[in-house]
Amino acid sequence: MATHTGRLTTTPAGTAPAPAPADAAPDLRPGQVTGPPVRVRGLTRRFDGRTVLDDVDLEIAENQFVALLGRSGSGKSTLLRALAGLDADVDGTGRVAVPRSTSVIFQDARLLPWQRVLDNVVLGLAGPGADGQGRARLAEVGLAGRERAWPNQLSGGEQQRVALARALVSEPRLLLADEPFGALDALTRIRMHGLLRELCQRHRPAVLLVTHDVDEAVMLADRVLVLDDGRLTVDLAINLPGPRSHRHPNVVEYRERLLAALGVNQAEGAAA
Ligand SMILES: Nc1ncnc2c1ncn2[C@@H]1O[C@H](COP(=O)(O)OP(=O)(O)OP(=O)(O)O)[C@@H](O)[C@H]1O
Repeated sequence: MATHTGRLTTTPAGTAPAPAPADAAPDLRPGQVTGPPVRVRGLTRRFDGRTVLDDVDLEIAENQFVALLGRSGSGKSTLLRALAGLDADVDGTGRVAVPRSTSVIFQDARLLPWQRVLDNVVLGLAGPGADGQGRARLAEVGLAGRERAWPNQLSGGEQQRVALARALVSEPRLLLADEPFGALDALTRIRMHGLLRELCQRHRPAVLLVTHDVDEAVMLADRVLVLDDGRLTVDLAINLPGPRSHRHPNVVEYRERLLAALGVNQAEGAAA
């Protein structure tokens, strides 16, 4: 468990945040290995004197899939970056504890263009079994046979599949995802929803998914949070056992409740 107060070293996209050396950040607390994967206490972040996160408390349980909704500018990415340890030197207070094995994915796949697909996936993974692990993850995301392709030979959706394979190859205890499907077309996005859900059920990381898309949140998550002006205002459990369908009456009901919480009327659509 890496525990920090906003001063972890920054890390390359898609890899676990490396805990800072003990002597590099005087405010680091000793690592902990017990307790829920995500613990946030009294997290406040300010930019230019403006409070963007306001005393946020949050726990995410082992294997729990949490979606974070909120209007543009409500502080979603700021919260995710604080969890990822990617907000060094920001103005803020509070405590954040996440596992050492944390992976991050973003809207852009952030693959290294000079590395082949398999090398991108196993980047940072050591040991003789690394290539085998990488091949297995690529097969799971539907890219068996594309190991030696270059990233620019893949479509945007395929690149995002590689990013997902890379994020899961280390079997992280926590996956942080910042609008990972935001740049994809509607059909690819729906396919990626199914894939992400299946992979998370298989590999069982806790997940925090930042999204604008209410449908995405309801289709994927066990629990949906709404961030409004830096404060968590809604914490809704999604009790939908079994496969989820957009048309299921309970899905429609959750969607409407969340849209109402976001202050969006039905005529405005499902994007928060
Ligand atoms: N590094 C920064 N410097 C200054 N202001 C920042 C910085 N990062 C974020 N902000 C501001 O903090 C607020 C919250 O930003 P954040 O990116 O967390 O919102 P968001 O909810 O993720 O928005 P969106 O859904 O549009 O991505 C915004 O007003 C943004 O301009």
